[in-house]
Amino acid sequence: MERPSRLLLVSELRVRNSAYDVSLSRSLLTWKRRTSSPVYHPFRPRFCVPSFPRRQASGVCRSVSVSEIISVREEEEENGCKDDGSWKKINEREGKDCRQAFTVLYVERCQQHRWRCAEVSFTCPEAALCQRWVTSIREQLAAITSRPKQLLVYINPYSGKQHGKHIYEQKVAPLFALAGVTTHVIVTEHANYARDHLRTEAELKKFDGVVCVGGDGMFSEIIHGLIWRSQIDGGVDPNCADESLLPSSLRIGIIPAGSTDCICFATVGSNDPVTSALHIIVGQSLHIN
Ligand SMILES: Nc1ncnc2c1ncn2[C@@H]1O[C@H](COP(=O)(O)OP(=O)(O)OP(=O)(O)O)[C@@H](O)[C@H]1O
Repeated sequence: MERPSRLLLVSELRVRNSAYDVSLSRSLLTWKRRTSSPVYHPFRPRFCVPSFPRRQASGVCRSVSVSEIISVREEEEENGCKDDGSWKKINEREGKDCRQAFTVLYVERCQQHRWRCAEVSFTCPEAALCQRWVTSIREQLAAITSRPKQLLVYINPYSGKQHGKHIYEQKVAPLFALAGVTTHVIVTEHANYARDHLRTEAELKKFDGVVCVGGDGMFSEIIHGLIWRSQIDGGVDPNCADESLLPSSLRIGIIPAGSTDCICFATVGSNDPVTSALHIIVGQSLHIN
């Protein structure tokens, strides 16, 4: 049986005005509602990235795997907390700081292998505790080495119903930004543009992976470009039938935007751009032959 991992932090925090026992280990974030809940002054956190739907989690006891936490962000008190610094002066005078809440964004598994970004906000009795929570969660996320930090993205604007650019900008880019993933985005100008760019020009050392926004034909371009480049960089002649091919060190992520998206469906289990973006963010991978 797997040993439960050591708890890094345990606190009584509030979720939507109810008291919860919240704990963090290297593998799990858990929040469990208390039966009796003493009242202290609550506030509603303000949400700043409204570009896609999110769900607020509550419930009696919930756990989220640390590997499926997308990010954590500090919240500010809505009333009296203005960015001009005036609220800071007032609160400093009163010996208080209103940065007392944080929000955890995480993967929620839905029907038909779809993933969504859910969130839960915790209110702390004091700012220092809030900071400890945010720092501890961020430290755990930073320790995950399989997550990509820099991605090279190719968008085929003519895939499927020609929605590739829109899908990327509306559904994928905001999630990458939330997760702190930086991107270099290239919109292809003609067929084989991505393949040829990967073969010759792309500065692959700067990236942890390549993302293909399009259909199966686009994926084929990316994989051919990467395989070719890996041979050239490794001193192998890609045209020699006797040579053993070198594998590519870069992973490929697929954001489905084509008409069939078979490869995406076969690897992720759905052809949903948000699901694919979340798989990429948490660093999920599988080998294909
Ligand atoms: N800018 C572009 N203009 C024209 N064709 C392009 C461009 N970029 C890529 N292509 C080519 O378009 C072809 C089809 O694209 P893609 O596979 O992305 O979409 P699809 O055919 O709609 O989807 P599926 O292959 O899943 O049915 C690819 O083989 C690719 O080489």
